[in-house]
Amino acid sequence: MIEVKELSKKFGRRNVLKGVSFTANKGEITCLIGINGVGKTTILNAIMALTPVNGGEILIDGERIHKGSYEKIAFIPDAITMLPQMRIKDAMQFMADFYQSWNQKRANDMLKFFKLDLNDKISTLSKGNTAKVNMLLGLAMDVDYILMDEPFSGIDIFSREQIAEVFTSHLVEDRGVIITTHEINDIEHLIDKAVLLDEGVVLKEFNAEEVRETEGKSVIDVMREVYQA
Ligand SMILES: Nc1ncnc2c1ncn2[C@@H]1O[C@H](COP(=O)(O)OP(=O)(O)OP(=O)(O)O)[C@@H](O)[C@H]1O
Repeated sequence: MIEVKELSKKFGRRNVLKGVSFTANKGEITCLIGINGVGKTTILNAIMALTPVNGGEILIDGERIHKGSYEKIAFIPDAITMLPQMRIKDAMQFMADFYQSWNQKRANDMLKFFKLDLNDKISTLSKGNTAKVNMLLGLAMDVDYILMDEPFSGIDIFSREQIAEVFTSHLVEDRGVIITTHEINDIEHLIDKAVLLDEGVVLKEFNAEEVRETEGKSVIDVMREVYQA
C-alpha cells in the first residue's frame, strides 16, 4: 500500500498542498481527480522524491519511503522523456540498460497490444502513439506500483479507448496504480478508488465499487455532489 499522510507543499508563499492524505492499495486503481493546478502532479512528484515537501510523510508497504523503495515504483510522466530521434526499439533498449526491473516480455506484449512498430521514430509518432510508447516504457517494468500523470490528456478518442483497455488487461493486474486526471469519462468504470482534490486538500476519498453498489452512484455522480456543494 502507498500511504500519503498530511503532505504539505509550498511554492514560494503559495500553499499548493495543505495536508493531503490518502491511500492506494496494491491490485487497485486509485484516481486522483481535480481541476488543472490543484496539485495532482505535485503529489506524484512528492511520492517520487522529485520535489522536496514541507511536511508529511509517505509510506510504501508500511515503510517510510527511501532510496530502495523506488525499485517498487514506476512513474509515467504526462509527456515522453525519450529523445525524439530515438526509435521505439532504442527507447526500449535504453530502459533495459538502465533499469533492472525492465521486463522485455511484458514490453513485447505491450508492443503487440498497442500495435506499435519497433522501428518507428518517436518524432514521427502521432500523439496517441507517443502516449502509448510512454505508457509501455513504464508498464513494462516489474514493479508493484505505477504512477501515471494524466495518461489520457490531449489524445484522440480511439487511443484513449485503447489505453483504457490496458487497465483491464493482465498488464496491470495485481499492481497498485495511481492515475491523475481532470476528466475521468474514459476510466470511470475502471477506478477502484477516487480521491477528489480541491485547493490543496482532499475533499473526499471513496471506494468507487462500494458507492456503485450501496448508493447506486457513479464516480461522476459523487463528483457532482462534492464539487457543486
Ligand atoms: N516548480 C514550480 N514552481 C512554482 N509553482 C509551481 C511549480 N510546480 C507547480 N506549481 C504550481 O503548483 C500548482 C499545482 O501544480 P500541479 O502541476 O501539481 O497541478 P496539477 O493538478 O497536476 O495540474 P494539471 O492538471 O494542470 O497538471 C499550480 O498552481 C502550479 O502552477
